[in-house]
Amino acid sequence: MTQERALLHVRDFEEEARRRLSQPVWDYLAGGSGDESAVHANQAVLDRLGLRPRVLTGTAGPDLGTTLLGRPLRVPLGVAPMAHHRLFHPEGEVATAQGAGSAGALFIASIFANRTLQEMAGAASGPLWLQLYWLRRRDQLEKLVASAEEAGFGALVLTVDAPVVARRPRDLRNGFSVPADVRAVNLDSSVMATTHRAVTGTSALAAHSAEQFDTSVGWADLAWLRGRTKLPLLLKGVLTTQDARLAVEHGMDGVVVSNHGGRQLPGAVTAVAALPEIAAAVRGRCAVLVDGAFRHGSDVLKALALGADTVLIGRPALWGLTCGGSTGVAAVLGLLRDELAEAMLLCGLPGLDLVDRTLLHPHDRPPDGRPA
Ligand SMILES: Cc1cc2nc3c(=O)[nH]c(=O)nc-3n(C[C@H](O)[C@H](O)[C@H](O)COP(=O)(O)O)c2cc1C
Ligand SMILES: CCCCC(=O)C(=O)O
Repeated sequence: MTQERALLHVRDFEEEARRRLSQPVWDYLAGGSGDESAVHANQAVLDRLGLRPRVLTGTAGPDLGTTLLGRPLRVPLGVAPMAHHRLFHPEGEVATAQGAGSAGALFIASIFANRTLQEMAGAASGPLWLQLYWLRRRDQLEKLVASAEEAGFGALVLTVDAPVVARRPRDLRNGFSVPADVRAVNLDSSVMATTHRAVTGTSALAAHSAEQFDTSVGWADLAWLRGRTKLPLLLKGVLTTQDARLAVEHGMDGVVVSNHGGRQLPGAVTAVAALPEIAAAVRGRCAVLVDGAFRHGSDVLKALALGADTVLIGRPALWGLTCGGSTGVAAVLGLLRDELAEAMLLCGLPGLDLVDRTLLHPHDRPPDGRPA
């Protein structure tokens, strides 16, 4: 990583990445849907939560080790699924997989990854999962599921908050499309052609989703997926207790509580506001992951206190990738890990098993995730 000043906070990587990326790619990465109020609410809801430290607990260096779906994880952190990592670094998802692995974190590859499942599996030293959108072309899904299982992926994450890619004003203004050399290599090129078609005033990603995503899928269709794989299945984009319970009833092994980083439903409740009731509704019956605006280790600790098993990091992983490939990803995740360890020490907590709701003052919990 070559830069003029030390990158000491995750936000330093953001600034550096912004300098390095073209305006349309930066806008795609940073932007959200509508007026982007959900992007800001994600951050604001975390900022409003105050941690309550206990003192004189005689705690030494805390242990960050945990388990997720029965597998050990060195840190309760993962990289959220994000499309097209070659927009940010020529090595794409191979670098992200390496960086996540060296920090001890989970990596969830997107269905729209630019490196093959085998390349990512070869590069990953930690847990590696694959995210899916429900495409109209079920043959493609079927093939992907089989290949992921064969390549050694540990779980599949079906994203359910995007029957279509929402209107994102920055992408519309930029007429955003994916460059021809950035290819979602795990799918037929016929399925992806529209993502490369630039049309002024439209987003090629939105046009592509309208063409290729199957909006007719319902809960009953999950049996089709369940019947095709032995891998654990999770749903990403769950924001209500009703849907979390339905996920468990339909045999899902986990949920990712998420508003997609404020990129889908404008005005959506924040994941952090929805998390406590969802964790309570499914407690012990399936894994609970969360994402959205985690930018400091103390943010991560707040989500763990509200019932999350693991916290996923979105945009900051791509800031790290932009700044320094695998080293940059490892640096961002390493910072969050070290900050989390420090926050736990300062709260008098020796391990994650002692992290619970008492860490947060009840009055600090926002009623509905919107900033006051
Ligand atoms: C550039 C970008 C691409 C994304 N692509 C996907 C994707 O392919 N599949 C998916 O389920 N979510 C996708 N997401 C959403 C992330 O998984 C995650 O929910 C969100 O970014 C978390 O918020 P954060 O960026 O504030 O940490 C994407 C997000 C970004 C920023
Ligand atoms: C087709 C959707 C692209 C990835 C995505 O989910 C996002 O940009 O948020």
